[in-house]
Amino acid sequence: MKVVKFGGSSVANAVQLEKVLDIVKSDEKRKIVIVSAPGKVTEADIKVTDLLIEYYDLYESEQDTTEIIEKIIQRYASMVEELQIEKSVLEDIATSIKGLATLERGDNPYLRDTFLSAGEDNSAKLIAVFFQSRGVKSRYISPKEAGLIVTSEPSNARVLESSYANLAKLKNFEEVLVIPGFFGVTETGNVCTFSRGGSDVTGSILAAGVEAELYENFTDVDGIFAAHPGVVHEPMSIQELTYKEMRELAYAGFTVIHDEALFPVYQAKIPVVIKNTNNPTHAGTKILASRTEKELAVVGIAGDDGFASLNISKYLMNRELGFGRKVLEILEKFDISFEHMPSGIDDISVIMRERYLTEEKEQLILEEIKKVLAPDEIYFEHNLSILMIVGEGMREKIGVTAKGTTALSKRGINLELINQGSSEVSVMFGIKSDKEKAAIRALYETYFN
Ligand SMILES: Nc1ncnc2c1ncn2[C@@H]1O[C@H](COP(=O)(O)OP(=O)(O)O)[C@@H](O)[C@H]1O
Ligand SMILES: N[C@@H](CC(=O)OP(=O)(O)O)C(=O)O
Repeated sequence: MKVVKFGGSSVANAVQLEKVLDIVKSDEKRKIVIVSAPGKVTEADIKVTDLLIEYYDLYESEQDTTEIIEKIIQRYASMVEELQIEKSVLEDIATSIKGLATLERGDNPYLRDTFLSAGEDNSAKLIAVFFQSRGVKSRYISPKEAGLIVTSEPSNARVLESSYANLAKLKNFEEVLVIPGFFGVTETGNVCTFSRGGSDVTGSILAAGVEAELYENFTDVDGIFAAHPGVVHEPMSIQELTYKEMRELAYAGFTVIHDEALFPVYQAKIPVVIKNTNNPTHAGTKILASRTEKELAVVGIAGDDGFASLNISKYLMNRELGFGRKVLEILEKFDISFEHMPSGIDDISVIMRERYLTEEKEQLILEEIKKVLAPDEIYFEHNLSILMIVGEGMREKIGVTAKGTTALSKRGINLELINQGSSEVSVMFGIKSDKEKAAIRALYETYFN
């Protein structure tokens, strides 16, 4: 059995849905189909999830929602019309979208997630009916019916272990099951979504739950490229990656797959393939426990912005027991999780996502650290990007980092930070964000040309 996930670009309109149907029909092992909300095919398109966010914001602030409701329903209506499937499904969809504006506003932490989940939920309903109309025995199953139970963390849910026994039962269905991605239900029955891009996570959970032989993730590119195709012109595509390599690349900007999506399949040792809905005969990129091509030192270069660094120096810091712990405890008190922590003998830097910070929080953090640890110098640095040079092969190769630093220095790009984890799967460079694209191009040229 194979679990197949189709992203927003694959279910964005009727033309794309015909391709989805052909892909599902061409392999009878494709029994579980996870779908996203209609997304973008052209730059001008707006993702239904983004429309639903607008809808929620208007509803929350008690503004007129008539126009946005129409816009959302129209996305589904044009598909129903062009595919010529029964109109009753559109009535269901319209009722569901309009019904959101009757939910109680008050103190409901799950209201936004309930709005957002409607994108994938209605997509799955429509696609199940479409498949049936074309002779594929299929059935819509909601995450609630499937037993996909998640933690009570709005917009950031995680799967609960208890889900897997429920999901295993889906193996017994004869039909092709069409399941909405992106959300689950909490133990108390509330809708709770994963973070953005989370339909990839649903696919992975389902693949682990039914012990699939393969998790196929269909998107709009021929697999994963060695660098972001929007930054490097026609980057080479990667045939194989390990779970660890993919996780590092996804974390640092390869948005083609959600960075938390690989955990369930990694644990269950299920191979993944990233394929193109618009070019399904292309082999795509395989993600496995180990690569057959062992020689390649570096497989990809990713970059992501939106980082800040808290830099602290104190003479003889290395002799002060518990210094690092106390810094992290203070950050924890302010609800900040850290991403990296490069250090020297008398200084440490803590890298975090900018989104956790506000000016006020920064001031309070600085004051508290000054009071508790009396550093010689302490300041926040903003507008940082993290670059990751990733490859399991770098463990055995000498000079990989040196090549990268030379390439950056030749272009006058200053390294703010450098870090390598003990597993040696990646090297991280911190640079100013305005140099990110130039740096990725320089590194790509060095390692791949
Ligand atoms: N290294 C990379 N290789 C391939 N695609 C990448 C890479 N980095 C970023 N992307 C982007 O990821 C996009 C596909 O992911 P996403 O937009 O989530 O698709 P979907 O609509 O299928 O969920 C591609 O169109 C591409 O722009
Ligand atoms: N629709 C959700 C979840 C998702 O995974 O979408 P996509 O497959 O289009 O990345 C989002 O936009 O975040």
